[in-house]
Order: sequence, then structure tokens, then C-alpha cells
Amino acid sequence: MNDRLPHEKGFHVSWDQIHRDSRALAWRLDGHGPDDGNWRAIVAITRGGLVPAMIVSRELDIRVVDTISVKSYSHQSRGEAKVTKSPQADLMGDGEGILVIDDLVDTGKTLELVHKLYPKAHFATVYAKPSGRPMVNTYVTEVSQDTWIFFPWDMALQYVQPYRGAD
Ligand SMILES: O=P(O)(O)OC[C@H]1O[C@H](OP(=O)(O)OP(=O)(O)O)[C@H](O)[C@@H]1O
Ligand SMILES: O=c1[nH]c(=O)c2nc[nH]c2[nH]1
Ligand SMILES: [Mg+2]
Repeated sequence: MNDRLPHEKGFHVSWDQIHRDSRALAWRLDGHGPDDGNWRAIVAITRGGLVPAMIVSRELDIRVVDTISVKSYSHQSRGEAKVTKSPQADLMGDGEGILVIDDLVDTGKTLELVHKLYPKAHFATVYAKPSGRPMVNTYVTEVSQDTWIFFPWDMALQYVQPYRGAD
């Protein structure tokens, strides 16, 4: 374990798994929108929410997709959450009928900020840690607070030396 990191465990998510888990999220959301079960639009929280949002939009046939950009982490340390790009104001209103999607909720600060802006939106993430779980309306898998989730877009396959490597 690396002492500099506050996270004891790692949860490694493959492309295949994020695809399956995002489809599971779509399945949970299907038919639960306020307009005859439908949602007006999806708003992805960039960047992590982009891949799950695309998969949910495909599964639920939601063609209106916008983004909100919230930046709060640098590597594994958290800073102040800031909105650096907003979705179209006339689309959003108070968030009614809008599905806000992110890859995960950790402390909940990112969703808290977006919730303040769009209190009637529905908040959905693929993964949730306990501290942030109250901020999410729908999620698929819970992981413990001391787990760092590694996503496939942050990873690359690379050669590792065998334990008994040649010197
Ligand atoms: O619940 P919180 O403690 O606020 O953390 C969750 C947020 O942190 C990560 O995004 P990040 O700010 O690292 O930006 P990124 O999506 O561009 O990687 C993640 O994608 C969530 O959006
Ligand atoms: O890739 C990530 N994994 C995490 O567990 C996490 N928590 C906040 N932000 C995160 N980003
Ligand atoms: Mg993010």
C-alpha cells in the first residue's frame, strides 16, 4: 500500500464492466421519468459522467444530452468544487425532468453543488460511496469509503516485471 494515499483499497473497473453497470443504471431509470415515465434530457457531469451518460442515452433513447463541468479533484486530493461550464439555461429550469448522470459519488460535494443549481433534477451515478449516497436518487453499486475506483479511461495496460525478474 502507498502511505501517501488515503484509500486502502482499489476497485478496478474495465470497459466491459462500466458498460454493463451503466446499462444496469439505465434499466433502473427506465420508466421513472416524470412525463409518462420519460425524461426530458440527460446532463452529464464531465468528465467522468460522459461515458455512463452516453450509454444511458442510448438505452433509453434520450437524444437531448448536455453537460455541466465540475472540477474538484486533482489526482486523489479533493479541492473546492467549481462549475466551469453550465448546461443550456432554457433546457434546465429548476431541473424538473432532467437526469443528471455521473460516474460516481464520493463525498457528495459535486452533486451537492449541482443539486443547489437544479433542485428538481434526478441524480444518478453508477457507483456510490457511503458519504455521498444521500445525494443520489439512483445508483448501481456501492463501494466502501476507503476504496478508490479506477476507471478504464484513466488506465493503460503496461508491462510489469515478473517477481523473479532478470537483473
Ligand atoms: O462526490 P465527490 O467527492 O464530489 O466526488 C465525485 C466526483 O469526483 C470525480 O470527478 P472529478 O472532479 O475528479 O473530475 P473528472 O470527472 O473530470 O475526472 C468523479 O467523476 C465525480 O464527478
Ligand atoms: O477516479 C476516481 N475514483 C474515485 O474513487 C474518486 N472519488 C472521487 N473522485 C474519484 N475519481
Ligand atoms: Mg467527475
